[in-house]
Amino acid sequence: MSHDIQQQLSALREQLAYHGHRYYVEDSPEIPDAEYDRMMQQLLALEAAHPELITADSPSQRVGGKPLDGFSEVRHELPMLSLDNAFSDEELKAFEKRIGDRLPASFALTFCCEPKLDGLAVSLMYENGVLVQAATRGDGTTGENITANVRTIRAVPLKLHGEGWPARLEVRGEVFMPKQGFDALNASAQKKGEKTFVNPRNAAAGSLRQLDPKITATRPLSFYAYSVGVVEGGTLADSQFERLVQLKGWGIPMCPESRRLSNIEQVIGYYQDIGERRGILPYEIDGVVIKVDDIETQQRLGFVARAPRWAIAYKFPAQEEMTRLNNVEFQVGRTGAITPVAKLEPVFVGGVTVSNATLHNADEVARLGVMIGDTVIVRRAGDVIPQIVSVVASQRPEDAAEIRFPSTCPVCQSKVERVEGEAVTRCSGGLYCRAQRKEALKHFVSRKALDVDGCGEKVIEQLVEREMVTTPADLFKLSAGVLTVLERMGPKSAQNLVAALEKSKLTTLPRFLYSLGIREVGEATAANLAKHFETIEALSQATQEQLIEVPDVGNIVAEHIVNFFREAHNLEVIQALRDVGVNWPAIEKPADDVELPLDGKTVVLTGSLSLLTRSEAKAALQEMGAKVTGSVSKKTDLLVAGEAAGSKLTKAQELGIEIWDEQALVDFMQR
Ligand SMILES: NC(=O)c1ccc[n+]([C@@H]2O[C@H](COP(=O)([O-])OP(=O)(O)OC[C@H]3O[C@@H](n4cnc5c(N)ncnc54)[C@H](O)[C@@H]3O)[C@@H](O)[C@H]2O)c1
Ligand SMILES: [Zn+2]
Repeated sequence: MSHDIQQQLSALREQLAYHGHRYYVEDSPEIPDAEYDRMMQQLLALEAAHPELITADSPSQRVGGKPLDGFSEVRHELPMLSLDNAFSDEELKAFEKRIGDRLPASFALTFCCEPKLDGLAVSLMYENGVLVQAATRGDGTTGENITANVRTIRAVPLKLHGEGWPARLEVRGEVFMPKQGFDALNASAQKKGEKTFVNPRNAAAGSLRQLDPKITATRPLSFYAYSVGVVEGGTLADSQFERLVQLKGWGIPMCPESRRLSNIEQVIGYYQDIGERRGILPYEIDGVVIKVDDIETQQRLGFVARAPRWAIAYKFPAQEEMTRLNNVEFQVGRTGAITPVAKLEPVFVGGVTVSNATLHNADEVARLGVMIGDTVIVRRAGDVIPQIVSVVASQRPEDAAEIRFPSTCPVCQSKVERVEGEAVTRCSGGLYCRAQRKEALKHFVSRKALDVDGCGEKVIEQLVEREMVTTPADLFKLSAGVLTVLERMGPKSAQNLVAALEKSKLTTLPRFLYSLGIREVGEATAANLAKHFETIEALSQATQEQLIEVPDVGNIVAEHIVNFFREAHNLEVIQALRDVGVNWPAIEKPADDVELPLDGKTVVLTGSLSLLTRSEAKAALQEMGAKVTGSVSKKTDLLVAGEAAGSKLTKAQELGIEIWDEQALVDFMQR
């Protein structure tokens, strides 16, 4: 039996040592903290039951990890310890009792409560008020000399403010990366194809332990003090809280959430309050630290192996847990995006049981390198939807299966497309796909598309939900009588809607093309396509090579267009629309060169025919209050001249209309 326990002990110690190295030395943990903590609790329980089996090198007896090569070492004059943990109110009360038992009866305890920042512990040595050395905690006895790196952190004063500080003062605190900075750092790393950090703690540690302080200087690090070490040539206040305030007076930031409280109920209230606000705090925390406030009492209570008796870290429920990825299903979003959804072995994380997590897209699947059957780390913070953060590589089973995207839409069976350079895989059955119906119809009737008055989002949603409309053509078959069944649709508005639909049937080719909702075919592209191909038949038969001849149409758009017209469902939708009477006048060809009377003072011009037709340009100018005085076209360039009201000029530029001065126009005419 003792042999069994020996085995269990050494297995746990080996695991904890491995994960401790990944966490403390490599800044790249493989398992969630909660899992590490559980193993540590197991080890502690076993060792408590068999104290004779405790070894000096057991992870339970040690703090942190060995310093990295490359930095010189700093021996701490006073060891930098870790903290004991509590995970429940009961454990917190047990902490209070343990302390009480060592103190005289009816001793009144006061606690200093601070958020437990998720960064890394750093020691700052000030001599005569000047920062002379900064070191990591390392293994508690020996840390890394990171003075040059710490000097780049703006929150750390290089010289103490004011006066009254001890001649030698060691300030201890946490270097951390605020959430905003962390997100920005990861976003930029991802863009550059570099490795991202798993969490702000690892980002802070990795940034601080750069051999090149120039890199550290670019990282958004900050600092809050939480205690002092060496104090010589002067004295400090006799309360933890007052010491923090004192340090603050000398320019060393303290966490503004710190409080002094006088009983354990208040401490529990503090824990709950901070817990509720955890998500909106600008930095990551994983609990609160509760310390006996009176320094003399602290000294009386002393230390155990790796932590003070007078403090405890009351941890929040884990936001990261590990579980198995059982399967991946594919969902079709309202814009046709096909999203892989991880089906998880249910796991309790961030206060709820999670059994689904989005995997976003194929790029994300590739970035994570995740397979079906893997053990994964799931994160759920606040109200944010659960995410898969990483894969526990060492636990991949032999029969792990690759995640394969479907080749047809799981909802409508249309072909699925993933255009090169895009992360998202999409169903190409836009107007036909049940999953996309609402969005497609909203787009179809929108102002820049068919512009159907009185056909708002609410109307479309009801029409689809009641299955009164499945394709755009069905809209034109609705009668006023039928429409009155909709909420807030009286006979009058129903009649108006029918009339608006009728009126919208006469449209333009650019509007019609835009209304189809082909990926990346916006207004401007639709106009260019219409101008170039003149008919929808010609466009629908165009090859990718022909399409990219159109101004503004690149390979990606061309591919979307080809895929769209290749899908039989989409051709049927177009035919049905024409059958119910949707029509447009033939494209007006621009006239050849026209004389331009140069009588305007300010001249407003469109740069090129590819952006607008002449009449559209004129209309746009008039809408802006410009007086159109003439127009001219020279081969591919179209010009419309007029006097514009100054304040509207910015809008003109947004529309792609260039503003020239008179001389530029004269030059152009003489070219
Ligand atoms: N995921 C993994 O593989 C892995 C491996 C090793 C350790 N860990 C995690 O690391 C933690 C244990 O590490 P630890 O020994 O550094 O202890 P700890 O993080 O639980 O507590 C001690 C540390 O808390 C920090 N701290 C933050 N705010 C503080 C405050 N106001 N007052 C005092 N200290 C404050 C200090 O840096 C101090 O060194 C656990 O959360 C564990 O889950 C995870
Ligand atoms: Zn579909």
